[in-house]
Amino acid sequence: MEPIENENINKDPVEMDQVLSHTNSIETLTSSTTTTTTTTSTSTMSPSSLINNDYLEKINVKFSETLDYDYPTKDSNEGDKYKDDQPSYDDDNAKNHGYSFIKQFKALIKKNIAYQALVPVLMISIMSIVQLATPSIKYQDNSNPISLPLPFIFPPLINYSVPYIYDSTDVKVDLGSCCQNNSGFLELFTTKNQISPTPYYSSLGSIPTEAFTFYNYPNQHDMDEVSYKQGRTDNKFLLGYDFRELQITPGGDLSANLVSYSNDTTCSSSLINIMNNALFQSFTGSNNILLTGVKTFPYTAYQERRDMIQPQENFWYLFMMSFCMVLFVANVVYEKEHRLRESMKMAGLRMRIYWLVQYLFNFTLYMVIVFVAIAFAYILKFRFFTQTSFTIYFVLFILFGLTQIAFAFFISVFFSSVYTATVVSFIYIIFTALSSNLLNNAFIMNPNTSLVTFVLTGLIPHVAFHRAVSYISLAYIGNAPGLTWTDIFAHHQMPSLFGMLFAEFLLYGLLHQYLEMVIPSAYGVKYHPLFFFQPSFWRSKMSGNLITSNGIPTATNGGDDSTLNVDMVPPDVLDEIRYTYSRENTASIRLMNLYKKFKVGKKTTVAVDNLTISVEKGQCFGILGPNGAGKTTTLAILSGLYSPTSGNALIAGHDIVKSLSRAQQSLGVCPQDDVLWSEMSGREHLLFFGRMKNLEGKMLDDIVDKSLAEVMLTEAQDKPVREYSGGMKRRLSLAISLIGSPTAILLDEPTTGVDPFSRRIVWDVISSYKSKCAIILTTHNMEEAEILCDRVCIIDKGLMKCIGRSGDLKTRYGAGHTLSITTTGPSTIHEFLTQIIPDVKLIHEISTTRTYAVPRHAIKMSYLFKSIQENKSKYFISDWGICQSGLEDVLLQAAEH
Ligand SMILES: Nc1ncnc2c1ncn2[C@@H]1O[C@H](COP(=O)(O)OP(=O)(O)OP(=O)(O)O)[C@@H](O)[C@H]1O
Repeated sequence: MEPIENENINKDPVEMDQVLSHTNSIETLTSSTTTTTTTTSTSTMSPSSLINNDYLEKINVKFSETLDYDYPTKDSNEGDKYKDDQPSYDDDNAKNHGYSFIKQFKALIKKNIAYQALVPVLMISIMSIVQLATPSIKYQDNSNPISLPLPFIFPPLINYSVPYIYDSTDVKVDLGSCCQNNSGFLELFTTKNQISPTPYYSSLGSIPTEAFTFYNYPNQHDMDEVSYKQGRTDNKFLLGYDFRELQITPGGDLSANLVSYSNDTTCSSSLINIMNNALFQSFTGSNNILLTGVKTFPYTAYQERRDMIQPQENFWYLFMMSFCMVLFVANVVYEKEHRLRESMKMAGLRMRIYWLVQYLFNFTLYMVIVFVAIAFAYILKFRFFTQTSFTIYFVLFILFGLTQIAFAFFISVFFSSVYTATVVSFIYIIFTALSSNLLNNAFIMNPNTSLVTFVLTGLIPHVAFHRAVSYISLAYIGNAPGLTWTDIFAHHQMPSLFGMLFAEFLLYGLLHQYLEMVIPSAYGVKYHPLFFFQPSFWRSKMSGNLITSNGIPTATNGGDDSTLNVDMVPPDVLDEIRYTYSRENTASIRLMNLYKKFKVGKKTTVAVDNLTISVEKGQCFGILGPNGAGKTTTLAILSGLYSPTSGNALIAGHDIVKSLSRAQQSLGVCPQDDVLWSEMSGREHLLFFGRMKNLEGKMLDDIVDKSLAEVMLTEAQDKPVREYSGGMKRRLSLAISLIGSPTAILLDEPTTGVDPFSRRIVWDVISSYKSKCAIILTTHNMEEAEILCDRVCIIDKGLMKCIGRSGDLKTRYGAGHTLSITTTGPSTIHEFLTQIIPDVKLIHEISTTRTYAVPRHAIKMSYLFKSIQENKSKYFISDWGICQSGLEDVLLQAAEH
C-alpha cells in the first residue's frame, strides 16, 4: 500500500481506515467465507456472544450476520475439513499443535533429568562423608578365639555358686578327676611327685561352701568353647594360670608368681581371687602364692566402623530421608518464582501433567536415595536394615516418600522466593529431626495427651515417620532380634502409623491442589476459596468455561465498569471493532472487548479497557503505549497468564476462555523478562519447548539447530543459560517463542536491553517469520515499530487511542513537524512562535529547550526558517532544528488525549 495522500484526510476516516487496514485480510477472506459457515464449532463461541449486545448495536455491527455464525475451529469434529477450508490457519504444522499427554510428560521428565540428575549423587556423597566421620570402635571377636596351649589352662569348671570348700566326708572334692591321663596342671604336681594327698578344708573365709566340679576337656576346641562363649547363661567359671615363677621344694612348699585368667563372667575379681587361693591351698597346702593379676582370657580384637546411626540416634534416618524435601520445595518454588511454570503454561503445558510429573520425578528421586541408602547401609551392616524385615522398612519409606512430597508441595504454596522456602524447609527438617523424639514422647506416647494435640502432632509427617523408625529401632536394640510383620500386626502402633502416613499423603495432596487454585499469586487464574459451592464453577466445568477471581464467568460479563464510551471512540478504532466482529474475519489473533481490571486493596486499576483488535497471518502488529498502558497485561491475557475480567480473544480460532490450552498450543510467547532455567543450556531449552509443541526425533533436532543458527546461538548452545549475556538470553527467549511454528506469536519488548548487534538479529528473525504467522509486538522503540510493524495501535491506560499503519498514523495524528529550540536564558520565544504559528503546540520543555509540534500546512517552512533565523538574537536562540514528526510524536499526542 502506498502512503496515504494528504487529501485523504478529508475523507470519511472510518471508510478510509477500513480500506487501509484490512485490504490484506479481505483478500484472504473472500475465499473462506463460503465454506466456514458449514463448519460446526465445538469449542469456540460466536464472536458476538462474547460481549454485550448493546455495545455491538452501538457500533453498528449486524447481529443477524454474526450471532448465528459458527466460528471455524480446529477442535471441530471435522478438523481436516476445517484445515482445508481455512486458509488463514493453514499452518503446515497445525497438526502438531494438538495436545499430547505422553509428549508433554516425556518433555517434562527429560527437562527434570537434565536439571536434577546430580541430586542422588549429592545425597550419596553426604552419607559417605557422615559415615567416614563416624569414629570406629574396637570389637571383641569371640567367634575367633586365641587358643592357648592346654597345659597353660587349668581347667576347673566351677559352678557359679561354689566359691567355698568345707570339710565333709560327704562332699569330697575329687581333684584328680579333672586331670586324667596325667594331663593339665595336676600333672605338674604328680609328675614331680611333690604333692601331698588332697587336704580337706572346713572353711574359706565366710563364703558358704559348695563343691567344685571339675570337667575334663579332651581337646582345645571344647575348652575354647567355654573360654569364649558369648552370652553364656550357665554361670560357669573357667580359670587358667600363667606361671611366671614356680619353685617347688620336694615335700615342701610351692612358691609361685602367676597371673590368673578367667572367662567372661559377672563374677567380681575379689571372688575369683578367693577361688584361686582356695584352689592352690587345696592342691599344695601352701599359702606362698603371689598372684600378680587377674585377667580375662585374651581375645581377638578388631576395629570396626560403627553404624553411623545408632538405635538411640535414629533421628538420623529422619534427616537422611527428609533432606530431599528441601529440594522438592525449592524446585517447585524456583519454577514459580522465576515464572517458569507460567512459561510452560504459555507453551501449552497442562498443569495436571506438570504436577503428575513433579510427583513422579520427585518420588523417583526419593526412591533412588532410598535404594542408595539401603545398599549403603547393608554394606556397612546397619542393624536397622539387617535385623528388620526388608518389606517393613521399605513400605515405611515408600509411604513416607509419598507423604513428604505431598507435604513439600503443600508448603511450597506459601512461598514465592526460593531462598525463603529453602531456609524454612531446612529449619523445619532440623527441628523435626531433633525434636521428634521429644514430640513423640510428650504427645503421641503420652496417654494424657488430648485428642486435638495428638492429631495435630501426628499430622506432621516427619513426626509420624520418626515414631515408626523408633519402633523399628527398639526392636533390635541390644541383642533383640528385630521387627517382623508378625510383631507389627501384634501391636497396633505400626499399622496405625502406616495408615496415618497414607492419610497425610492424601490430605496434603488435596490441600496442595486446592491452595494452588485459590491462593492468589502474581499470575494465573485463581478461584474463589468456596468455588465448589458456586454453581458457576460447576457450570463452567460442564461447559469448559473459566471463572475469574471474582467468580464471574469471563465470557459473559460485558465489561460493565468499562470506561469505553462508544460515541467517543475514534473512527479508526471503531472501524477495527467493526471489522473484528464481522463474520468474514478469520484473523489468527482476535481480541474482542478484552477487559482487565486489577483490584489491589480498595484500589481498582483498569489495565486493559475493551481492546478489540484483529491480527492477520503475515502481519506484525505493534502495540505502543507509555509505561503502564496495559501492553504487557494484554499479552499476559492472550497467553493465559491472566484471565480477562471480561471479553475474550481467539487465537487460531481457539477461544482463550474456553480452550486456553489449545490456544496456547498455537501460540509462541517471548515475555518481557527472560523466563529461563539458569542451569539448562540454550539447546536444552529449545528441545524442551519443542517437545511441548509435540516435536520429536530428528525433526526436533533439525528445528533446534535451525533456531539456534537463526538467533546466532549455535556456538553457545551447550553453555548453561546463567553464562549467557542479556542479549543472548533475549535471543534465546525469541527462539523459544518461535519454535514449533506457532500460528500466533506474542513478543513483549523483544529488544529491550539488547545491544544494536543483537537488536539487528532479533529484527531479522522477526521479519523472516512474519509471513508464516501473526505477530503482536510491544515496544518502546519507535524505530523498531516502524521497521517491523505493518500496523500499530497506541494504547493509554488500557484504552486504544488510534490504530493503523504507522505512516497513516503519522499523517493523521502526527504533528507534521517537530521544532526544537534552545535558548540561552529566559525568553519570550513561546509567545513569538504562537504568534507566527497559531496552532503550534508545546510538546515538552526541558531546561531551556522546548519542543513544539508544528501542524502540517500550518506554516510555510521557508517562512518559518526565515523568521527564526532573523530573530535568533532577539529571543536568545542558541540552537534550533526542525524535523518531520515520527511515531513518537503520535504516541505523545495520543497519550495526551
Ligand atoms: N498484577 C497486577 N496487579 C495489579 N495491577 C497490575 C498488575 N499488573 C499490572 N498492573 C497494572 O496494570 C497497568 C498496566 O500494566 P502493564 O504492565 O500491562 O503496562 P505496560 O504497558 O506493559 O507497561 P510497561 O511499558 O512499563 O511494560 C498498570 O497500571 C499496572 O500497575
